[in-house]
Amino acid sequence: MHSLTLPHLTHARGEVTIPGSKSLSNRILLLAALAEGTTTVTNLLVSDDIRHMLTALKSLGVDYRLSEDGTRCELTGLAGPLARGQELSLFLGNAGTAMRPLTAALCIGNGTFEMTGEPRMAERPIGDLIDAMRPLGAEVDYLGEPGFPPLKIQAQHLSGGTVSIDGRISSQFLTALLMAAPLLNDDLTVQVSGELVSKPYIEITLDVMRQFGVDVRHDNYQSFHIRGGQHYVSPGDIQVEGDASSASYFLAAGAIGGGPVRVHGTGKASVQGDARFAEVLEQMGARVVWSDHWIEVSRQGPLKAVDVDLNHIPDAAMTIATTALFAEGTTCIRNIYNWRVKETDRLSAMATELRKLGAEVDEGEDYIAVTPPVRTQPAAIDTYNDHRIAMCFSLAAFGDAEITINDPGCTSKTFPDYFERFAGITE
Ligand SMILES: O=C(O)C1=C[C@@H](OP(=O)(O)O)[C@@H](O)[C@H](O)C1
Ligand SMILES: C=C(OP(=O)(O)O)C(=O)O
Repeated sequence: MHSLTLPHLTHARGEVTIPGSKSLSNRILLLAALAEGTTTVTNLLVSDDIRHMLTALKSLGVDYRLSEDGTRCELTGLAGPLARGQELSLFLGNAGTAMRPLTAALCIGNGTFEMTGEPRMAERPIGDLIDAMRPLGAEVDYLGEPGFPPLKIQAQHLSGGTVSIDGRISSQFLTALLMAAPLLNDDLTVQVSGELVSKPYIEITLDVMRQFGVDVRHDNYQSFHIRGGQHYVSPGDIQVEGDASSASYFLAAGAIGGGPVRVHGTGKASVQGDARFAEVLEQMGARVVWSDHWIEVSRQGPLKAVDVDLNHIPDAAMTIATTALFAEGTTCIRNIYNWRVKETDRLSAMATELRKLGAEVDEGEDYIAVTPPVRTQPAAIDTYNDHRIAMCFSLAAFGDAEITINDPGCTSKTFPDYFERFAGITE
């Protein structure tokens, strides 16, 4: 297995423009495919998760042209459901933003589809989405463990009505249902049971739907009402914001390594909840300057530990767990149970790898508390095929000892050239 030993870092300074958002890229591609008209998407993310969505859309008969560098895509929509009697097997890697939304989008048409992915995908739940769609007529069989992919969908349209969806495990289930709903013949009311996790991602969903001409009424994210018989209309041109989760590593580097580090592509005007990651750095004592489209972070004195509920930013929250290595005191990140059902069991993996560096870690069922060591120990960090573990542990190179990242190539899920970009602002 390839590994990367990082040089000992003392400073971070400079500017970086982050690649397009994964969450926006995959939502925009899906809605463009369902929409009437041709959409030109710019600043599209080029990474595994987007490739899986694009490949699936191509198999379904969606026509698009990609620029040579992959960041511009001109896609002509099918002006309605994607499933039109095909019999296909779709491989979606480990891309939650492809697996969940495509499953719902295919159920509203007709055809027979096998939805498969990498081995870890078979351990990532989807049962709450299927349970919500069954009363509408969805016929989905589990080919392995009940409640998990791979799936067999016998699509034969869905009816409208009122359904309940469990919001406690993943917001992507609600996102999936919302994006498919306007194409049903009848109205749909979706009631969310349990605390809705990762709420800001629903705002991203509603924002992209709005750009494709569909408004969704909701009552404080508890109940959503979508009119049936609508269709999406392409906005023509659409630019993808920079990925706010990817921004977190550079912003944290500014806080730890002096800065200033200015990250272009996300900011005050961003629709992505993860832009609020910088507020946590502010709470830790970093200096943050906000503009609409960039954020700049620098250090002003020592960083302090925080005790925070980061349910709203589960991806960027991982970056706080490694930033905690450089903060005085014990940092506690709470209400993050669903870390356990992402690319790996992230609570367990983070605890194991932070301990290798000498940190004292308390791993709870839905929280992690990190007390930094006096001096970090040399360590080879295992990454569990999880891009975010690889990226957030790059910050450990600001410690006292040599850090090796095993399988750094796993960042290809969302950020293929992460380590080159990180090297560009650190020394
Ligand atoms: O909707 C989205 O684009 C995402 C929602 C979040 O997942 P959960 O809702 O499962 O927490 C996040 O972790 C994921 O990376 C992207
Ligand atoms: C949880 C993540 O991905 P997915 O979209 O596969 O859920 C992530 O990118 O951190």
